[in-house]
This record gives sequence, C-alpha cells and structure tokens, in this order.
Amino acid sequence: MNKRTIEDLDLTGKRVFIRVDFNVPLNEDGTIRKDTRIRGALPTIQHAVEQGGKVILASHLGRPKNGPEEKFSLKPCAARLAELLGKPVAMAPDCVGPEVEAMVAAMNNGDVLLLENVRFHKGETKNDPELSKQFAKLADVHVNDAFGTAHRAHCSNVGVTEFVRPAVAGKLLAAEMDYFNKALGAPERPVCAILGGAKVSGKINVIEALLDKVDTVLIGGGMAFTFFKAMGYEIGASLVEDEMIDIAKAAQAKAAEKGVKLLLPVDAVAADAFKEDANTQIVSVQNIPAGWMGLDNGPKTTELYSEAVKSAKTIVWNGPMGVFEMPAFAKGTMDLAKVVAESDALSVIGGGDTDAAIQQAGYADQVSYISTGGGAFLELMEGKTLPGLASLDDK
Ligand SMILES: Nc1ncnc2c1ncn2[C@@H]1O[C@H](COP(=O)(O)OP(=O)(O)O)[C@@H](O)[C@H]1O
Ligand SMILES: O=C(OP(=O)(O)O)[C@H](O)COP(=O)(O)O
Repeated sequence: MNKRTIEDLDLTGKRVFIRVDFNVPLNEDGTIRKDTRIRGALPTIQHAVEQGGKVILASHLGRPKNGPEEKFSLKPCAARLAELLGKPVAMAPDCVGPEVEAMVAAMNNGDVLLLENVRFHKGETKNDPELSKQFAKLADVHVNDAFGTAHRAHCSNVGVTEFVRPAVAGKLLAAEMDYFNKALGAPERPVCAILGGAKVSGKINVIEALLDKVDTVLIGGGMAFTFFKAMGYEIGASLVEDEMIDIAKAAQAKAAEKGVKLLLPVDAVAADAFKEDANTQIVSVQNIPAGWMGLDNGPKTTELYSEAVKSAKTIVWNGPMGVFEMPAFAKGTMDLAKVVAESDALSVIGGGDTDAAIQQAGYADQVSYISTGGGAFLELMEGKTLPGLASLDDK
C-alpha cells in the first residue's frame, strides 16, 4: 500500500483520533451479535495505547436519521472493547462539543475514549466542513482504520483530514488493502459475485460496473425484488426500492449485452409478516401473494446458485440471501454458505451481516478470507479508489 500507516508515527503524548468501524450487527435486545469489527480494530488500538497515545475512537452505528437515539448508541461497543482490551474505555456523551473537548483534555497517555455515534450529527454524512473542524479540534493525528466505511466520504473519516495532518492508515485498513491487492487485483476466472442483503440502493449501483469484472452475478436477499418489480412481477409486500428500478433494468440489459450471467432467484420463502413465527410458503417468484413478502431463497434457487458457485474459481460474497437472523428464513443463506465453504475456489466474504451469517453457518474457517467491509470491498472490485484511502498521506 502506498499510504503512510500508524506504524510510521511517534504517538507518545499525542491525541490519536482513530476512525474505526464499530457498525456491528446487533440482536433485537440491543446486545452485540458479532464483534468481528471491534476485534479487527484491536491491533491498531493496542498499538496506539502501547505507544502512549491518547486514544480517541470515532464510529457510526446504523443509519440514525433524527439525531441521538438510544438504539444507535455505541455504549455496548465501549463495554465490549473494554473487555477485549482488558482496560477501561471511557464513553463520551457526544462526538464533538465542549464537554467532549474537556474529556479529551483530561486524558492521560494510554487512555481510551470512545465518542458517541458520529451520525447523531446530520453533518457527518454530508461531509460538512464545520463538523470536520470540530473533530479536528480533538486530534493531533488522524488514523483511518474503518475499512468497512472507506467507500464513504464523510466528516469523521475523510473531511477531518482537511484539517488534521498527519492522516494515516490503521493496521486493519492496511491489512484489508494488502489482502485485496494480493488476492483480487487480478482474480482467477471465472469470478462469481454473490450479492444480497437489504442495502439495495447502496449496492445495486455496483452491479453495472461489476459486470466488467466478473463472469456470474447471483442476486438474492432483499435486492432481488427490485429486479422482479422491474420485470413486472407481483412482489407483494417484499422489500423494494422503486427509485432503483431503472438501475435494475440497466444492469440486466448490460449483462445480456456482455454475456455475463446475472441470475435471479426462481423461488422464494414467502411470509405473511416480517417475524419468525409468520405463516410461510414456498412460491415461484412470479407469484408472491398480495401482502406476503419474500424473505429467503427457495430450494430451487439454492440448487441453481450452487451449480454456479461450483464452477467458479473466485467467489466474492456480500449480503445474505435472506433474513438469516430468523431461523425460518436462514436456510437459503446457510445452504449456500456450505457450498461456498466446500468449493476449492478462492472465497472472499465481506460485510458485517454476511460475516455474522457465515459464522452462524459454522463455515468461517472454511472460506479463504472474511473482510470487515462489504460495500467497500465491492467498490474495490469495481476498480474504484476508496475516498477513505485517497485522503491519507502518501508514503
Ligand atoms: N428478502 C429480504 N428482505 C428483507 N431483508 C433482507 C432480505 N434478505 C436479507 N435481508 C437482510 O439484509 C441484512 C443484511 O444486509 P446488508 O447490510 O446489505 O449486508 P452486509 O452487512 O453483510 O453488507 C440482514 O439483516 C438481512 O436480514
Ligand atoms: O456496514 C457497513 O457497510 P456494509 O454493509 O457494506 O458492510 C459500513 O459500516 C458502512 O455503513 P453504511 O452503509 O451505513 O455507510
């Protein structure tokens, strides 16, 4: 990687502002479902502590839209980080402002402070320079270790670097980039991309560009229904983003033109409510009953997708095939995870929820690599430069 890293700096006595990605999957009761992203940031945090830095951590959690909300608080992450580090982690009531500045001013070398969710301020995702300046007041050094968020240009990872130098990569960001460049810079073909999950607008855009890089795309999860709506199917109450219908049509047209296989589910597990004990039936995707929603791939789809996976030499997977958190809708994801794990291909899994799904399936040790980034990894596959990397000091 051609960027400076945290190891290039002397951190003693410095306020080391580290942007981490603690956007971890949560259980319904607000407890942490998977702490992989917290564990991933430990080497950077431990290094900064051992070097005698004053360690200030910033992250988002989820997508809060209306200011502070307890369900998006980072407090559970502070508690888990303290357990993993074996030392106290102070929790700030906000991420900027006089009270936070006073907390930072009172820190000793080696102390760790976690700021509250940066997305509690609307300016964060707009990359508002005023908010970036407030972050800069807390920092002598900026470290970006949030690989999972490196495809965003927001205040806490990118905007703040306009006002703080040095700005360097953390160990996780560096390791993720090194892996990507080594393993996927020129992937062995055929390449099969599996895309699912619920972030339709964020990821459907990626498909068109991916069609230049991969041989097969398997679509599952909530994303599939925007395609089905574009094709004029009855999708009932399934997840859909109407603004993305034209993008779905364009992706299908380009796939046909380029001869890339873009496969969609043929059957689905439909439910009459978004809950574990809903009534369910397996239906053809052309016939989701009115008021029902597709929440998992059906068995015929799994069979079709398994064949595609078996013929690939490289597999990249982001986004579960269904609502795997509920056992009634987990089978499509779990069965496909088994096929990916048993394949001899290079298999790269990315994203917070997809990681949780692979762990739930019990195959985490049988895939080649699990990345903390989903969308970030896909954008690298597309050949894009990540803003969270571009903003850092060159070597
Ligand atoms: N058919 C579906 N309808 C609604 N939500 C879905 C569906 N399939 C999958 N999901 C949800 O998608 C979420 C994960 O999506 P996403 O955030 O895009 O993945 P990742 O975090 O791995 O990048 C999961 O919480 C899962 O329940
Ligand atoms: O979970 C994340 O991305 P991912 O779902 O692509 O893995 C990152 O924390 C970015 O979150 P965002 O998509 O709300 O900007």
